[in-house]
Amino acid sequence: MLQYNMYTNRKPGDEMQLKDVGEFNFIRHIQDNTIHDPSTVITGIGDDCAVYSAKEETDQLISTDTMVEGVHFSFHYMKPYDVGYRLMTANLSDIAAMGGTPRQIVLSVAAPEYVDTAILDEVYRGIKDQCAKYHLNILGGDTVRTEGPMVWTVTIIGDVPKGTAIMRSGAQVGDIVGITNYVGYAATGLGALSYNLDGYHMTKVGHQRPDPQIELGQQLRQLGIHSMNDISDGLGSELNEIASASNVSIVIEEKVIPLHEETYELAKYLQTNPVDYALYGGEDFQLVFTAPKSLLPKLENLAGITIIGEVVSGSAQVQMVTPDKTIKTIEAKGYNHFHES
Ligand SMILES: Nc1ncnc2c1ncn2[C@@H]1O[C@H](COP(=O)(O)OP(=O)(O)OP(=O)(O)O)[C@@H](O)[C@H]1O
Ligand SMILES: Cc1ncc(C[n+]2csc(CCOP(=O)(O)O)c2C)c(N)n1
Ligand SMILES: [Mg+2]
Ligand SMILES: [Mg+2]
Ligand SMILES: [Mg+2]
Repeated sequence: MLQYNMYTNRKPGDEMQLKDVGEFNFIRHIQDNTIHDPSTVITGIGDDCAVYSAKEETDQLISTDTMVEGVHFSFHYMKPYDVGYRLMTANLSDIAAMGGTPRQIVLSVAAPEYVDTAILDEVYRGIKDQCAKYHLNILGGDTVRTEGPMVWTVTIIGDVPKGTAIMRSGAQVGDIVGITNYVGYAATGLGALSYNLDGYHMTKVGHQRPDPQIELGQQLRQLGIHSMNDISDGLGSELNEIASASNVSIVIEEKVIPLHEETYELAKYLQTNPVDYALYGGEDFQLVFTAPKSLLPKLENLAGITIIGEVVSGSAQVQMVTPDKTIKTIEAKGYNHFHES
């Protein structure tokens, strides 16, 4: 293992390793000194996309997400086509979370030199099919050699009508909290694939080929919702992000969280708690949002929306009422690439 401390003035034993600092603390730490021309920036680091003004009638959205072989995907569970498809979904999902329309991407690949280019072609086919579906242009990228596993990075650009991007910070006391479709779905599929279980057809596809909620994101923005986040790290983590960005607390009800029947089946088989797949599983690429109560009738008319709770005043706590009426605090412990100690 390379001794990285030879490049710093820290003594051996004094290192603050990434695994001890954690992904989210690290991001907070590098946030200083990042904006050198504030005149165009509406939101920098801290939301699903950054928002900046470029044109009269729209605000631009920009976001990037990386997928690493062995961390975000395994060729044991996913075909190369699926890797490209899901890479695009992860990126499109952050545009959906702002209520935006995707427009352009650039994409980079780091691959070992012995990789069969037929595999790369298949990943590209998955990327291109998703881009065709959403009328997205592929404008460029980068290709490099790596001595490690394959790494794919997409940077996506989109837009929203001026001043309408839905931020994590807009939740208001009295709002209702809603989510789209099922949660815990992709984690169920990944569990079934990794235990090599038969069946679980729906959720296996949910892991391999999830779809972004672009249309629902736009419809929710047009209805006038207050805040939104996409579910990449798990509902627990995303609700905590909304609560802390908005400086409010959130209470959800466990029994109304929409779980697929395959999630109950897997939880029974593995003797785990089904709701944990929703709270801590991640990669569902569904949307969680808060909206004024007055929107309830309109939200009920949209397919695939479930109201799971409400926004209350408090110091950025997320709590869940269990079926026996116990109140549990939901920690911000969704998927974290480097676990905080
Ligand atoms: N290395 C980095 N340098 C600068 N900004 C970063 C870095 N990593 C993340 N960010 C920013 O921090 C914020 C949170 O990033 P995060 O990756 O959690 O968002 P996300 O894409 O919504 O989540 P996920 O990666 O789970 O899909 C975003 O605004 C992102 O642009
Ligand atoms: C082989 C394999 N092992 C584990 C997982 C689970 N996983 C990886 S990253 C992530 C959260 C989102 O990451 P990010 O924050 O980088 O978007 C999750 C739930 C997987 N998909 N494939
Ligand atoms: Mg996001
Ligand atoms: Mg990200
Ligand atoms: Mg993301």
